[in-house]
Amino acid sequence: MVKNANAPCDLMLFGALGDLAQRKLFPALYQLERAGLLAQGSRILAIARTKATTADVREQLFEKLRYHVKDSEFDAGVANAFLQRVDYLLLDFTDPEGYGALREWRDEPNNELIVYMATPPSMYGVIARNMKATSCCNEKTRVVVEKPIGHDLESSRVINDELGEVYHENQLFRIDHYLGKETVQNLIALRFANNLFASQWDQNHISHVEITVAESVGIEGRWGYFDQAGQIRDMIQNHLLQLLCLMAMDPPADLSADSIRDEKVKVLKALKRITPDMMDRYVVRGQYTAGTSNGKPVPGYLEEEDANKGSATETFVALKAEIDNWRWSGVPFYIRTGKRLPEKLSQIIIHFKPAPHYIFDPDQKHLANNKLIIRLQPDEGMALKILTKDQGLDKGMRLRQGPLELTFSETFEAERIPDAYERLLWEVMKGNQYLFVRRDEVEYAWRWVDEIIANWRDSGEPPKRYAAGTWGPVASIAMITRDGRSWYEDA
Ligand SMILES: NC(=O)C1=CN([C@@H]2O[C@H](COP(=O)(O)OP(=O)(O)OC[C@H]3O[C@@H](n4cnc5c(N)ncnc54)[C@H](OP(=O)(O)O)[C@@H]3O)[C@@H](O)[C@H]2O)C=CC1
Ligand SMILES: O=C1O[C@H](COP(=O)(O)O)[C@@H](O)[C@H](O)[C@H]1O
Repeated sequence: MVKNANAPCDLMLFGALGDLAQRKLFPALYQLERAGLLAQGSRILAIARTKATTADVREQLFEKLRYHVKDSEFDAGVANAFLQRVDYLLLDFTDPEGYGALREWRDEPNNELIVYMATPPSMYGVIARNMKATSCCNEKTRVVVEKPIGHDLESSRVINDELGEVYHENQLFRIDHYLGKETVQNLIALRFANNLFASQWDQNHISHVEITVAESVGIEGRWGYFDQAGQIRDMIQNHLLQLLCLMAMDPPADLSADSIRDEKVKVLKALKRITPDMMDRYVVRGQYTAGTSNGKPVPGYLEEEDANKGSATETFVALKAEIDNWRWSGVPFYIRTGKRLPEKLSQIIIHFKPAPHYIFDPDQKHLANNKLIIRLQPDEGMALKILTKDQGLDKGMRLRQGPLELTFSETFEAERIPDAYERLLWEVMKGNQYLFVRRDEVEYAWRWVDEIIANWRDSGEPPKRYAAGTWGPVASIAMITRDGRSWYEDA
């Protein structure tokens, strides 16, 4: 295990008592402490507007850690040692007068300064300006901001401009937590460390690709935010398009942040526009109605707490993305994501083309496509479906499809898969931007998604209904069936 590989840092965490900080960020920092990865002398300033003392906040955080960290990974001694690093500052982020206290807190100015804005995006510009005006940051400060960066291309430009007035692009770490997932990073290793796949990764060998990110949860308690966003802004604009980029990009020259991001941007630029006349065939929008989840009855989207009964916000999107470039011409990427689907499951299926000349039983021709299944979560791993001869004297040359299987928890047993935020915080501490999203990526993604949203708005068509606990509207099945294909189901 790498110990204390980072220089000591001062982490200022704005929004420290909010949901993200308590549920994800502090548990991730605790895990870094447990792994010995927080440098001696690293400190954390929790900043929020609740009246409380440092002692109160440490006590509250201890309880939150106990709740959010798995029992088998919770160590009270480590938690207490970790909390000694935490101080609390009461601040209204909009009040420039209060920022002097941030400067005073820094008693070791040589520590790297990391500013994490776990706040509504409307606060990013305000915090940045106040930090600058009070000389709380400089050109070395690293700044972490959360998604969503805006609501559309225009608003994302405003936020990026505000941040850009104070910080250079090389100081900005825009989070897309999917990039912090080990299995997502593994896509880079899979594609570029295995020449077996690298040489097959194009329209000559692949017929189509499926990306599914399914969630079994509904909107519980987040209706206000979600209803403004919908599944396309919440998931497709960021996580799903990032997965698509990692699957489709050309090999980067090296693993540097800009080499990887340059290649991702080329994919986003090459995404074929989905124009109004294409919508029926290329996009399905759904909203869940009452149904079941894990065997229990659950309400529909419009019956959730705080719901506006007339909302036409989508909780499911399926679409066919096409990439207009040499490598992917004619290869559709079928993408679907939704809330209240039957299970939590993120996977990518690469469907290879059949061999050019088929010599086996004509009845088995449908089997003759190799598939690579990449399971991102849960049960992380991959399987390559290959064809073999069925065993037995009476079977002749009958074919059978079976998996070459790599389940990470079995093959690399006992290695804990870190949460995405652990990886991302660790990379910020090292100053490595390759798992963070550059401004142009955000903007090209919005450009593509905005057009789809505008088409929905102009058509006035409501989302199609699907019962909670099903795989979305039947139109999503029809969309792929029209192309003579089906969503992959493990048999
Ligand atoms: N929660 C999650 O799972 C995810 C969140 N995100 C993003 O992370 C960011 C934070 O989200 P989340 O933690 O859920 O939001 P919360 O609303 O739970 O937390 C934000 C915190 O910022 C504080 N705050 C807001 N304005 C001010 C102000 N003027 N002065 C002082 N404090 C202020 C709020 O204080 P108060 O409570 O007093 O209003 C609150 O504690 C958002 O950008 C969100 O989109 C992204 C992905 C997932
Ligand atoms: O960013 C978000 O992601 C979560 C899904 O993340 P996962 O790591 O659990 O797959 C989603 O529930 C949420 O709506 C969205 O804002």
